[in-house]
Amino acid sequence: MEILFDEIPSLDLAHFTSGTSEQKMNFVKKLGEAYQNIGFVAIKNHGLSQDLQDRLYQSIKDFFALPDEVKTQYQKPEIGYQRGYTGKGKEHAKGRNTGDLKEFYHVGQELEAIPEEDPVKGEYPANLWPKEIPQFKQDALEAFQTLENAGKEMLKAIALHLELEEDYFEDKVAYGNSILRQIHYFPIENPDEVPADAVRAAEHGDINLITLLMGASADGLQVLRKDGKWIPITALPDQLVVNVGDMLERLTNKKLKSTIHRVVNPPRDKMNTSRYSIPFFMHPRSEMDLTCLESCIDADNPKQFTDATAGEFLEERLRELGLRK
Ligand SMILES: O=C(O)CCC(=O)C(=O)O
Ligand SMILES: [Fe+2]
Repeated sequence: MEILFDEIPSLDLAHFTSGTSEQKMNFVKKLGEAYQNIGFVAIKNHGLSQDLQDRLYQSIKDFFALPDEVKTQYQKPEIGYQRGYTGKGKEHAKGRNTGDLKEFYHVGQELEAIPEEDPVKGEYPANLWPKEIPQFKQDALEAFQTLENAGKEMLKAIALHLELEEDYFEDKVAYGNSILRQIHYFPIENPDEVPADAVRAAEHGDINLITLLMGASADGLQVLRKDGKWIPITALPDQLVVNVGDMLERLTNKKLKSTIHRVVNPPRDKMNTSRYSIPFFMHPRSEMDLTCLESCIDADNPKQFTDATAGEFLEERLRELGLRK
């Protein structure tokens, strides 16, 4: 049965991590219901403090306020922009050519934290830290770790919903290729100067397994419901929005939905205002096999995807987004 939610369901992660067995079961059930329908939930008790969020937003406001010639020192096309700064209009959604009205900064695993013998240590590019904003590194790394931990708990609940072992994802996301993306949707003084079809973030599905998104500085995020209606989303200050990405959709042969979403422009007279947001894209290690789970394939739902590893899928998508040549 299909459920058309009017807003995204709200859940308490503490029910899963430290609740009674009934609360835990109920969390898994509600999460599964949400992910099979709208693909998004909002969770509270995720561990990311308001204080840290405030500090993060302050450091990214300070960073994006720097002159372009300073910011571009941290821009690295040769690593597909996977760390550091990505300038205005560089990324476009899959299937489009017009760049999104945003600039952003990527933070990944801190290489020092990865054990010597782990091959991902040689695979991931090193983080870039803006020396102009001393607080940036510490705040970003703390947020990365907190969100990664919350994401691991969510993946345990997802595994249980899929009737897999609770720790199914554990080794697949250990030192995974996740990214904290700190975004600035920049002010536009004269809306006629940007292409008529340019938007803050054109409609897209996320690439990764799951995305964890803290409350943004302004409205604009909308998700496309199955009946074609766009539903606005605002994460309350104490909530994280957590949605299914394309990798999890692939693995589950579309049982779990990577729902299309977008960030719309403000009204014309507010185009000269900024919006900031900070998604955490939880990726597995590149060797994770995304072949559809046998348990998600049957006569009514035949296999819909070709086999690929997470690394292969990511490379293909980065080319489609204009980030990789
Ligand atoms: O800015 C937001 O609220 C969401 C951004 C987003 O969907 C993305 O970067 O994938
Ligand atoms: Fe997204």
